[in-house]
Amino acid sequence: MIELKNISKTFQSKKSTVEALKNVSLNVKKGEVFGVIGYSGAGKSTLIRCVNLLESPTEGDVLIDGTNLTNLSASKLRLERRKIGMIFQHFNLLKTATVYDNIAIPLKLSGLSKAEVDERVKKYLAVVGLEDKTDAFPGQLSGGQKQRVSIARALSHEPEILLSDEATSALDPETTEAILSLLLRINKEFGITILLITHEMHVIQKVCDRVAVMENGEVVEQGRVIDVYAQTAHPTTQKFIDSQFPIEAPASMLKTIAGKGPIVKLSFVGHSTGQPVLSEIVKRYDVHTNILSGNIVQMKDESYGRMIVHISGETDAPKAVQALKDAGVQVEEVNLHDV
Ligand SMILES: Nc1ncnc2c1ncn2[C@@H]1O[C@H](COP(=O)(O)OP(=O)(O)OP(=O)(O)O)[C@@H](O)[C@H]1O
Repeated sequence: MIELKNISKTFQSKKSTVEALKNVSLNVKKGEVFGVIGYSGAGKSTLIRCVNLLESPTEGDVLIDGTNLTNLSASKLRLERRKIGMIFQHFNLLKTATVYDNIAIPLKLSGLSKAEVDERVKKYLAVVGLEDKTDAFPGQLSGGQKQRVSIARALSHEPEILLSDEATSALDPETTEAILSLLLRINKEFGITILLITHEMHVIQKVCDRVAVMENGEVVEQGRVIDVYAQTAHPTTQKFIDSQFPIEAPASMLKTIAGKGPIVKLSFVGHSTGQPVLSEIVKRYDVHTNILSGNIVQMKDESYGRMIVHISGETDAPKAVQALKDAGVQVEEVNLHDV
């Protein structure tokens, strides 16, 4: 659906040259939610803006449904762009226009009749749950409501693709959840392919099927979200994932366990894997387990959990650790000072 082939983008000024994208290739499939994550300056915005050619790549091709946008005339590009909607961190609404007009004006400009415009505005305001705000001005809305208007405006052109440029970054956690749920619903109900950029792993975890991690203009890792969690290859990805698993063992507890058996980090996929294997080793071996910290994150179709566990029991502890490994749990020994 979206194919980026060997995209490079260089910004040239009198004083400097910035290579914002270096030979980036991505392939987003029809109907999926694909996330690009990276720290500030990684090149995410430049990348997403290349998809609808708001930014022209210096090198490489952008194919939408097989059509190469980089070769098109201005008029053909305008037509192709209708397949692509976009939402932004700061909503980009017209402050002096009502909610109705914010959606209606671009529709009128695209040549729709008054009746068609009216039908679409009402339909998509209902989809985002804002039928009662038709006559409000953006200044009278909360951040979440503004983003809903911006989503309705994007949907009203009935695109096949929705690009989301940090759409939840300016929102509080609760509103973020609501907007992410709305994006998931749109993806399912309308079959719209979503490409989003974010600097929050939580956003990737909650809504994306696949993820690409960017650093210094390059994609350093990509794959199915659950696979990237379970077998992280790049340190930057690791940092993003670690941010969801803070280790919070109290110092007083750490003092009492020092030198009394291994401390292990267990990583597991699926709800049921962690706790049962721990009770199993306690039953089979002469060991005690003490969970120092743990967290489970729920993804679209799977869950991934991590626990830091102290295993005490002089002779049997190594056997218990081996049994965990044999049960398919990823086990990594950690040092006390890392906990
Ligand atoms: N129009 C521009 N002119 C010059 N340099 C630019 C321009 N746009 C982006 N850059 C540079 O390209 C690099 C990538 O920027 P980009 O905005 O794509 O990163 P980002 O990952 O989206 O960061 P952020 O999360 O802070 O928005 C940065 O070094 C940035 O300064």
